[in-house]
Amino acid sequence: SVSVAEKAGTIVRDVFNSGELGVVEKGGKNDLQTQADRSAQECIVQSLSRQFPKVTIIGEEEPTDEVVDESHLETGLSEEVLKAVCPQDLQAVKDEDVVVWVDPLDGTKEYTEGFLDHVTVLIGVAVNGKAVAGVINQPYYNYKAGPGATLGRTMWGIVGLGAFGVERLVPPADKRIVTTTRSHSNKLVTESIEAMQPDEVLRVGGAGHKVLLVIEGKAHAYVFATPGCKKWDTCAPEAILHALGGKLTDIHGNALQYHRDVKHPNTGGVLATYSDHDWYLGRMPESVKAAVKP
Ligand SMILES: Nc1ncnc2c1ncn2[C@@H]1O[C@H](COP(=O)(O)O)[C@@H](O)[C@H]1OP(=O)(O)O
Ligand SMILES: [Mg+2]
Ligand SMILES: [Mg+2]
Ligand SMILES: [Mg+2]
Repeated sequence: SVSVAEKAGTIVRDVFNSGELGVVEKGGKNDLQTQADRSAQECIVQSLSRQFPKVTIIGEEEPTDEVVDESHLETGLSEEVLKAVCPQDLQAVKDEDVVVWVDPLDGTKEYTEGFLDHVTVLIGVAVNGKAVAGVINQPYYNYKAGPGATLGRTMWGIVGLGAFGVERLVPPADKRIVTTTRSHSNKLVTESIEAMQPDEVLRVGGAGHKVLLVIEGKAHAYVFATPGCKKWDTCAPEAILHALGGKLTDIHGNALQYHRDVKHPNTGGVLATYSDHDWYLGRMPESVKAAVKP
């Protein structure tokens, strides 16, 4: 999944450079799909299913009936990952027990509007309904740093092993910074953010991107008290956050489930933090909790 996510990230950049985004409205102007979503999904689902035919793979986008573009496939394996030792409790897992949740492009709305660093490719691995491993590729990491900078990065982690390609940084202690949606806001989102009494609110795109803000200490909490995020939005980021000691739940404090037959929407919303998780749960207004049921 690490090498596959990297390949998908190059596809995301190639489509943007081609200038032909091929935007389709799936469910209105805030639920878009582009050629990059379609091609990156093809890359990930085809590459993984050919190598691991017994694994269940669930992707955000509907498969198209187009002929598979073989140049989109990745069969290489990451040396860095092969060197790692799988945690004891995952060594006996069978292919049939694995569910992979694929978001080929998280932050599509922002991608079409040029907020390129909000975009991530997410591949999450679940076993027994739990997010146990994740890969995040951020294709436009560093794109504002100038032509000399290396564009893009890949981060991965396994619960019980740790995370690589990203480092946990501590946010400022003298203020509270909360991050939330920029393109899917509503009254519930606004009310819940206000209840957290933030000194600063970062309204940015992408679930993967916002969990990275929490991991890297740019925000204390990611608060999204409404449905809208799906399992493919949270599986990979949750696994990496958990591998680094953070916490992602719904807004009631329930763990998210990732079984193959689970309903896709995270109807109970999302809360991700490094510390003081219970404090955020406790400040969540009762009216919001009543409206955002798991
Ligand atoms: N109402 C919604 N409809 C469709 N997708 C949503 C909705 N709300 C959230 N998402 C998905 O969750 C991600 C995080 O939400 P937000 O950026 O609003 O905080 C979005 O980038 C989008 O993923 P995607 O871009 O992969 O379709
Ligand atoms: Mg989408
Ligand atoms: Mg998404
Ligand atoms: Mg997506």
